Amino acid sequence: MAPTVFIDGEAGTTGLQIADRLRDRSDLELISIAQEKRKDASERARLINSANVVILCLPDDAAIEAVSLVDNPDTVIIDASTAHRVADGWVYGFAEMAKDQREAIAKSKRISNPGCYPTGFIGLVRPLVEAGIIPASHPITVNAVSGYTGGGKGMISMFEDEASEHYTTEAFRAYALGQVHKHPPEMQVHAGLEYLPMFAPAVGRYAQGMLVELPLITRALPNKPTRAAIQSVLEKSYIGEQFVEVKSLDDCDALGSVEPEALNGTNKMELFTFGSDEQVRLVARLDNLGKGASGAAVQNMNIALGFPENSGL
Ligand SMILES: NC(=O)C1=CN([C@@H]2O[C@H](COP(=O)(O)OP(=O)(O)OC[C@H]3O[C@@H](n4cnc5c(N)ncnc54)[C@H](OP(=O)(O)O)[C@@H]3O)[C@@H](O)[C@H]2O)C=CC1
Ligand SMILES: CC(=O)N[C@@H](CCC(=O)OP(=O)(O)O)C(=O)O
Repeated sequence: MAPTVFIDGEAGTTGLQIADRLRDRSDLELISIAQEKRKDASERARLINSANVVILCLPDDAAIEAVSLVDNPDTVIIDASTAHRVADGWVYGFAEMAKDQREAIAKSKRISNPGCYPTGFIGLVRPLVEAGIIPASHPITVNAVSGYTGGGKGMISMFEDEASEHYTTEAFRAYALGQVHKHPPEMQVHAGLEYLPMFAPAVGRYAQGMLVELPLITRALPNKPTRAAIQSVLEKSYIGEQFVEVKSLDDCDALGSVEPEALNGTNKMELFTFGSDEQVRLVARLDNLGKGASGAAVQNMNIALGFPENSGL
């Protein structure tokens, strides 16, 4: 019998995209909750405990509640929320992050899907920390811009629904100005840093796609790495990976600019090494709803179920 998958929060932005990716698959059965029962705890508990894999696409508090409803020891939970990304007993669902990460994901019944910004950040920083190019104690700043779907249904209505009391016509908005955001802890832990990175996110008046940027004054680093050395470490880290592409220096040099929407609808991430030997501007490009959310969740589900990792992606 085909394994069953239940998406708790299927009506939300991430949930809908995962359902779209799974609906036509013949190697699994998607179980959906009746519309009128989608917040009914006892019906959710019944479905959670009857499915082989449950993907949580809920706000953090509802995700924590959903986990408390699990009593079937075989149920695999993939949580797309922030609730368990640095929690004990959970495996971080970023398969490309370390050589043994896929195996850890495959063996675990508790998988936390990475945050969208952290996917870009960790993808860039972790290999450089491991290679000794960035000391773990180095102060790191990360700038980023996301499409407004990154804020879920609430932010989508803010940018699209003129009748909403929060409707805005703004073209661009820098936010988290007080340095309070849910992502720096998972960035710090999974990139292997001693300090929380300083995070400067922004949202633009477009739906989907993001750039995550790391400006590095390389001449101030202990080993004064060249741009080529940095690119080479990244390239070696992701050799053979189908969803992470490290651009060559020539490809980077051929670009006068980089825009955030090019990978929309895919589970891919591209890593760029711009700049000079003095100052390197690292950039990750990904779809916040793709590799940053629903694509990664499907990739993790494929690994957990022993399917080819790119099924449906
Ligand atoms: N959007 C993005 O780019 C990313 C989002 N995520 C994470 O995924 C999760 C979902 O985000 P997103 O899809 O954007 O959010 P949305 O607001 O678009 O969707 C959340 C859904 O959860 C439903 N919901 C809320 N509480 C409950 C509950 N108690 N029981 C059942 N359903 C409930 C909501 O219902 P209702 O429709 O009534 O509001 C809504 O449909 C979040 O934790 C978010 O951080 C992760 C990576 C990227
Ligand atoms: C533009 C925008 O608001 N983005 C969201 C991040 C997206 C998200 O929900 O974060 P996860 O990936 O952790 O779930 C934010 O900054 O809170």
